[in-house]
Formats: sequence, structure tokens, C-alpha cells
Amino acid sequence: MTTSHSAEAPPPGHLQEHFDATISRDQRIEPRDWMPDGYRKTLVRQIAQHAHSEIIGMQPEGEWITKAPSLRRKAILFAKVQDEAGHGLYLYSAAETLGADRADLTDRLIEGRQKYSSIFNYPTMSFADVGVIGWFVDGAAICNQVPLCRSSYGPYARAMVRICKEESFHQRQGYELLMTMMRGTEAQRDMVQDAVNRWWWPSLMMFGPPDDSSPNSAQSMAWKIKRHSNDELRQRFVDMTVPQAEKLGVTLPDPELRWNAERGHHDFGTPDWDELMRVIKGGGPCNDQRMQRRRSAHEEGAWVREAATAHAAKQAARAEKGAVA
Ligand SMILES: CC(C)(COP(=O)(O)OP(=O)(O)OC[C@H]1O[C@@H](n2cnc3c(N)ncnc32)[C@H](O)[C@@H]1OP(=O)(O)O)[C@@H](O)C(=O)NCCC(=O)NCCSC(=O)Cc1ccccc1
Repeated sequence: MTTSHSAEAPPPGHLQEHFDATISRDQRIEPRDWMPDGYRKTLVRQIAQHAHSEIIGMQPEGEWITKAPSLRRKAILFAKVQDEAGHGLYLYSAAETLGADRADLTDRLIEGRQKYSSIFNYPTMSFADVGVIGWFVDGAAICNQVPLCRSSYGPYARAMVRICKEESFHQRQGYELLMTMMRGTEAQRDMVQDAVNRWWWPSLMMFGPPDDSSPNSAQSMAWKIKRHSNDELRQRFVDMTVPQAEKLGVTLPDPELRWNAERGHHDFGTPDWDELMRVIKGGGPCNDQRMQRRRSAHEEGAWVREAATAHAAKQAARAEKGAVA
């Protein structure tokens, strides 16, 4: 539905009705369709946070590009980190279809007014961390994002399709790296187990707070932006990962983890929710470092943005002159 009504105008009943009917028929809302202000704001919030996560998420693994143990591993890691930059860019583009401005979103991140995923505030201590990030963090991202391919907002859902394909490839490369290390020396196996121990709980926290303390979930699910609750997706991730850990030969660091035949799912322990809140508020081990790096990359890139803007202005002036002539 395309309309000329601005988002601020009070919704004439039929616009709201049409929006509700589109959602309930599982059809897509597109950029020019009328949508409630809250729907637009929620999407900008989630998509921007997601984009920022991809861009900040380049840092933990990026630190290992110059230290990768072989040319092959270096090339793979380089390509993965570049893919993450690409994901950030698709997502900023999706946010722009809602009227957001990319430069403004970046300012909000840099000024600490918008969030990015807690997971990227933990350090990468060894090369095994690169494998575990692929296995756990990309694995969690897949669980969370495959349902977003059916999100009600068209441009977000479509961006997710390609992102998920790439995340699947990333997860496999992480798992393959770990399989290789597990076939290596005792010291390499210890490195893998140590990385698993450090990343397991923060990975479970990526799915967000538990359902009873998730203020946005109910409305986002009613709008079909989110298709499943935080706890449902966390459970899906645990069920998917346990057999992979067995095959790999590592132990997941949770004494409460066991199969529950009655539920048909694994039971597992409770993540430290105070830690999640602390990290979200800026108190994680690497928050300061990640933000400082992001700020300096932004400052160092100013000349590129200025040159691109000047070039675009020249092209536009030339095109206008051509049109007049
Ligand atoms: C599930 C959730 C993250 C949160 O559900 P919601 O309904 O939105 O919120 P809810 O009410 O449950 O929470 C209350 C408040 O807490 C915030 N908060 C919650 N959890 C976190 C957290 N973990 N970290 C930080 N903040 C968190 C939340 O924003 C809200 O705050 P607000 O009200 O905004 O001030 C949702 O936004 C989503 O699915 N996003 C899309 C996926 C996405 O962004 N993925 C990113 C990873 S990409 C990746 O990994 C790829 C990759 C792999 C490898 C290497 C490099 C890259």
C-alpha cells in the first residue's frame, strides 16, 4: 500500500486497518506503506543495533588477521571480517528505507546513545577464539536471524536472506578450524576447551534478557518483527550446539546441562543476567577499547567521506549541466 500520509499524521482508521490486515495475513510492509510510529521506531532501533553489532563485531576477530597461523587461515579470516562489514552496510541501508540517516546512526553509536551486541565486548585471547566465535557467535546469530528472514518489514527480511547464507558459511569455517585444532596437540585441544569455557555463557546472553524481563518482545512479536521469543531462540541454540560439542570432543561449561526427555529439549543453567546488564551498560571487559577503536576509525575515515561527498556533488552538477544542455 502506498500513501502520501506522513507518519506523524493521526492514522485514519483504514490505514491502521490495512496495516493490521497486512501483518495478520503474513504479508510484508514496504517502505512507502503507512506504518505506526512505534513500528518504525522499533525497527530503526533493532536494525541499527544489529548494524552496529556487525561493524563492532569486526574487531575481536580482526585482531587475529595479522597473527593467523597460515596464509590460508589469514585469507579465510580476512574474507569473514569483510563479510561482516558488508552485513553492516546492508543493514544501514535497510534502516535508511525507514527514513533514518546513516551518519546520524553512527553518531548515536559513537556517543553511546545506541547499543550493539554484548558479545563483542569480550577479548579474543587465542586463535581458538576465532573458531569458537564462528561456531558459537555465528551459530547464535543464525538461530536468531533465520526467523528474521520472515520478519514483517520487507527490506529487513530480504537483507537477512543473504546475511544468513554468509553466517552459515562462517559457522562452518569456525567449526572446521576447531576440528583441525582438536586433531592437533594436547596444547591445541586445551586452547579450544579454554575458548569454549570463556564464550559459552556470553553466547547464551546474545539472545537478550529472559522473556519475563524483555520489555520489547511482546510488541515486536505482535508486529511479527520478531518471530520467536528470546528464551525460545536460546533453547534452540542449546539444542543445536550440544551434539556438535560432543562430536568435537569438548565439554560445555554447565553442570546443569542435560537432556530432558519429557520436554524434548536440553535443560541448562541460568546465565548471569547481572553480567549481561553490566556489559550492555558499558562495563564489559572490552567496551572502552571497542568504542575507542570505532571512534578513531570514524575520525580516520573522515577524509574518505569528504572525498566521496565532493565526488557525488561533482557528478550531480555534471549531470544537471548535461540535462540543461
Ligand atoms: C534479541 C534482540 C538482540 C533483543 O531483543 P529486543 O526485543 O530488541 O530487546 P529486549 O526487550 O529483549 O531487551 C531489552 C534491551 O536490552 C537490549 N539488549 C538485549 N539483548 C542485548 C544484547 N545481547 N546486547 C546488547 N543489548 C541487548 C535491547 O536492545 C533492549 O534495549 P533498548 O530497548 O533497545 O534500549 C533483538 O534486538 C534482535 O533479534 N536483534 C537482531 C539481531 C542482532 O542484533 N544481532 C546482533 C549480533 S550480529 C552477529 O552476531 C553477527 C556476527 C557474528 C560474528 C562476528 C561478527 C558479527
